[in-house]
Amino acid sequence: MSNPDAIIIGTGVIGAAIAFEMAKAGHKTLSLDRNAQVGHGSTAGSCAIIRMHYSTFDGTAFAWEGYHYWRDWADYLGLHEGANLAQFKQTGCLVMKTEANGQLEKHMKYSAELDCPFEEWSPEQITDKLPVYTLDSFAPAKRMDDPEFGHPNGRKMGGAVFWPQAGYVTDPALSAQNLMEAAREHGAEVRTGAEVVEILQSDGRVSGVKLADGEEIHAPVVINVAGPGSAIVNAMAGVLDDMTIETRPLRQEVVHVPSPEGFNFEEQGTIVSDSDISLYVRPEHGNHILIGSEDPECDPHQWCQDDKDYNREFTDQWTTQAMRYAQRVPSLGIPSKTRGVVDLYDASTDWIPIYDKSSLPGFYMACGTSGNQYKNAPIAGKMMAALVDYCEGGGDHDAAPLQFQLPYTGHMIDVGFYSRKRPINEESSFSVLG
Ligand SMILES: NCCCC(=O)O
Repeated sequence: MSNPDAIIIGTGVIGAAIAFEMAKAGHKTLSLDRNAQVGHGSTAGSCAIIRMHYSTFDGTAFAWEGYHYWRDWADYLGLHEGANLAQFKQTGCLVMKTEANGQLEKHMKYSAELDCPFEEWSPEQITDKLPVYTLDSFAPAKRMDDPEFGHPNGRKMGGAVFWPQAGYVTDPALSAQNLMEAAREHGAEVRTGAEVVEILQSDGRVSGVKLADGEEIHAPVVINVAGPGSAIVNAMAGVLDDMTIETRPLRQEVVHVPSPEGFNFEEQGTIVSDSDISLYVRPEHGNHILIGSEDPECDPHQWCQDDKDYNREFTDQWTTQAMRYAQRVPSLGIPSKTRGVVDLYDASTDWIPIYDKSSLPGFYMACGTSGNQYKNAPIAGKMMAALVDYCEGGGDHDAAPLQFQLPYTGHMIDVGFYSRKRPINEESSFSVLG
């Protein structure tokens, strides 16, 4: 493509969704990715959880909207019959009521306001669904060298809330590839193995990018969707100065362990968010359980200097997470061979993403996704396409933020909620839960 209207840096699930939505709207997009295949950055390591409970009303509205695209995936993409599509598995999501999450009062209030279905469950209903669970409380989460680790605190879990529409996507990299294939049908182009090393500027606005091999590609719009590399790309563009929200690569380990004897978690399990032990889990293929961290205060954050050079081996983080889960499931067997994923989040200061323009005209960013935006990729793609049109059409998004109507639910989003210049949002969980 000699003259793209827009260059999109990154072909993860959000970058691919932006390409699809912009191409559908008539833009000539060129997507660039340094990896050899679409969706092979941090999207490939995503747990691909589609859930609705967020700590803010806007976060809940966005996630509830986001669910509908996964439910209607084939229709949304409009690809040919027989296309190999990622699958959405609707398992529901059970969230334990705890002191840490305020007994989920605000989460239920937000869901009720948005007509997002949920059910309050008693301890007996939890046990019916998950008979391998003990409902002893262990809070707060501890390190394994704490003498109290593994000892119940004398209290019992008081109940939970179940969001029945929640689930997960079986192959997140494939979902990004689906989006990019759909984008191509609308004329989008993609180049993999293409690493951006410079953001070009002329006459006070962005004018394109330079690749590692020296090639320059010109376009009036460039969008940074570089995932954990977002801060490096923002620095190349010189747009960090007016940002109150920072983005940084954060290393995370995700554990895969076999279901305990006599219980098929893959078939009978559900997603569980359990802030009593600071873990979330979901069914994983091969009758495994996937265990991720909800970032308790006792665990030091593993910030990385850049998104290429980090330890890809499992550490005691893996064992700590597995052992914390064994508190809840005493019959869990923990294999000596570690299995799972080591990858990076593009974590923002308040664990809420940035979907915004920048101080450099024509340069945009969809970043700081903090491990909790996979589910929102399609709606983020639509919103970013609308934002580009609004700003390129003369709208002053900083002074008069775009108001964007969510197509399925009809809710109106003030896109300024995702501003790079917002005050830190104190309503956030400051964890992967957003
Ligand atoms: N990336 C871990 C799970 C994120 C989420 O449930 O939103």
